[in-house]
Amino acid sequence: MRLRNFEEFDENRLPSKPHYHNDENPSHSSSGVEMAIDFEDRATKHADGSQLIDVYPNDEEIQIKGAITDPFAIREGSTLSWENMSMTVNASGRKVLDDCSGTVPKRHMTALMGMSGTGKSSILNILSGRQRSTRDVAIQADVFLDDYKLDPTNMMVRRSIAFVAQDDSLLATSTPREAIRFSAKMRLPRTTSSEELHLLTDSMLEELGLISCADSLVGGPLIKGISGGERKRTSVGIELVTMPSIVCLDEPTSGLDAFSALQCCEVLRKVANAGASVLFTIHQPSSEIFESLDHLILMNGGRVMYQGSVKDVSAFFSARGHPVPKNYNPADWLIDVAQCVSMEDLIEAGYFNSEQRVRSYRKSVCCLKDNDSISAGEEVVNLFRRELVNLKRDWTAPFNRVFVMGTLSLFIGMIFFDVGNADKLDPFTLQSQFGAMMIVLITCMMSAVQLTMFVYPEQRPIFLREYSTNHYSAFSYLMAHLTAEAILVAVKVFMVVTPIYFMVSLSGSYLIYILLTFTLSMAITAQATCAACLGGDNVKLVTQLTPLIFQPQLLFAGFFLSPELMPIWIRPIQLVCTMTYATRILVVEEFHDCSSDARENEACSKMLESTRSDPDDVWWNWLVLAGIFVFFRLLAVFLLQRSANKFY
Ligand SMILES: Nc1ncnc2c1ncn2[C@@H]1O[C@H](COP(=O)(O)OP(=O)(O)OP(=O)(O)O)[C@@H](O)[C@H]1O
Repeated sequence: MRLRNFEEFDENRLPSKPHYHNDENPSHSSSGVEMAIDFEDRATKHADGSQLIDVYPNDEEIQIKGAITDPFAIREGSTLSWENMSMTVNASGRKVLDDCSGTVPKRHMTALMGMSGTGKSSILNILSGRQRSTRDVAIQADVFLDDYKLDPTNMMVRRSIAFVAQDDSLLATSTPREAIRFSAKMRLPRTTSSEELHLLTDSMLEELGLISCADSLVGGPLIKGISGGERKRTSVGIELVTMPSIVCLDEPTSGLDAFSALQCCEVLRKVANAGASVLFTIHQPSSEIFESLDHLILMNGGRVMYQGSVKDVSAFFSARGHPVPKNYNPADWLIDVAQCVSMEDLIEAGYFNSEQRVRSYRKSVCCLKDNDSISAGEEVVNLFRRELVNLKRDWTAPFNRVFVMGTLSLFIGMIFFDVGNADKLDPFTLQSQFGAMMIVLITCMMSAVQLTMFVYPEQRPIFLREYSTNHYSAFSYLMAHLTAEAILVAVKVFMVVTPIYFMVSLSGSYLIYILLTFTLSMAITAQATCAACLGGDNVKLVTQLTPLIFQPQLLFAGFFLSPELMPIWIRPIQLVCTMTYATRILVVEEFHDCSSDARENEACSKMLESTRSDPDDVWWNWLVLAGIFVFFRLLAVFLLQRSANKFY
């Protein structure tokens, strides 16, 4: 199957000649005619009959020999279409979408219009794999890319379709320039140079009218930032900068003034002219925007009332007794007719007659080949850098936490002042020293849990958007967070341990104290990360889960009850209680051979016995702590990936 069907291509509509540096091939014209790709040649056949198609043109095909600096460079598009699309709300049996079909031709701007609640966003979500059958809704749809059937919920397919959601999920501490550049850096081929990224970003910012706010913070509920319209355009830029072949946008012009909306549509026009298929939902477009569209799908009551060229829509409505009045915005008129005329009358008048084509298609496409993007290591580095910038710009919360911890540990140090030097033959003194040690562990543990539990739910919308649009893997995301977390935990551990250690006059090695509290904190944050991943973006649920992580650590550490007295079936829980292992290491460090005096030594040995701390098991305890850290970190990657694939 050769996709050389460029007859309808109108060269005059190209905004400008695509920018190919060092283009040595004169036959590769701006029309893109030489770019036809033989998909059949590129299909890799699998044993189960499915095929893998590389929709990304390779260098040879698109003849880009030098820099990629134009976000509107010609690309090979594909026609996206769907048939038999239905969506039913299980509880009520209501059909949100009723056997719809539609086409988004390549090199066309297609608008999905209709009244509120007619299923426009549902169509976009189904096409981009963000909506699938759940307990609440049953979905059926046959989706095609050219003549190949595909499963839009497949992660690789989802990542090949650029999707701009209605809600902007942007990092509050980034600037539009950083957000767009980050997207380009993470998703464009790894060979893209820094200079090219810079030029591409600048060009995107300029096209979207974002130059004046390019270096202002995006902002959020707690940080003052750019306007809603600028945020919207930033979201659009983040997707378009990667030069996608299929673009779906949910209300990209909502919240924009007339000029910005037109500017946004002009950018989409350029993307379509470059070869992409562009589909977006829109409410009440101005007549100028409406006339700039190529293709229209008008929804009414979950059905397709009109589908076809925008040029033909007036004639279509006239022929059915609803001519567009003079000096009336046709877009408003279509909605008025859909809203004011009863469904029966519309059906009788001959609307809803979109032809259902019974197509023959090739074996289902299992997935699309991934782009040659950056390595996992580079992903981690880029994400980590962004984390650092985020920390630097939003430093008050971590600073406050560190400050509070420092003050608290000074306070604890004053209460337990010099207890370590007191008479060890006095059981109360020994108990107080043990208490001071436990307070160090508990304080570090608490602050580490606090640090982690709320970061993930807060950032989850951003993670989901970036993960589902192929910015990085769940592993890279967690690794970058882990690195940033390790730095913050190290600072906190230092702030907590140092005053208490010296003020209480503890006798174990200072380095062991630091290392142990750090390891304990990192192990507990691994468990907290799992809980946060389970809780998703539900901050309330995550808050409620916190005691579940924290309390068992204290209960099973043996302070209140000896493990031997617990019911046998509950004892295995202590195996994953980090506090147990840390306590044993610390007790050995502090009380083993605690004095040259035999009687004092005996008193200390009793402490070792009562806490089941054996000097021979110290390395084993360290190993278990490290094992818990690794196990729960890997579990978190699995949970995060699973929930991201499932829910977005
Ligand atoms: N997961 C779901 N469960 C139950 N009902 C749903 C679900 N998703 C969508 N709906 C219902 O389907 C209908 C269509 O919703 P959709 O968001 O697609 O409409 P829309 O045309 O995009 O509306 P708007 O223009 O206001 O955004 C709504 O009545 C909505 O309540």
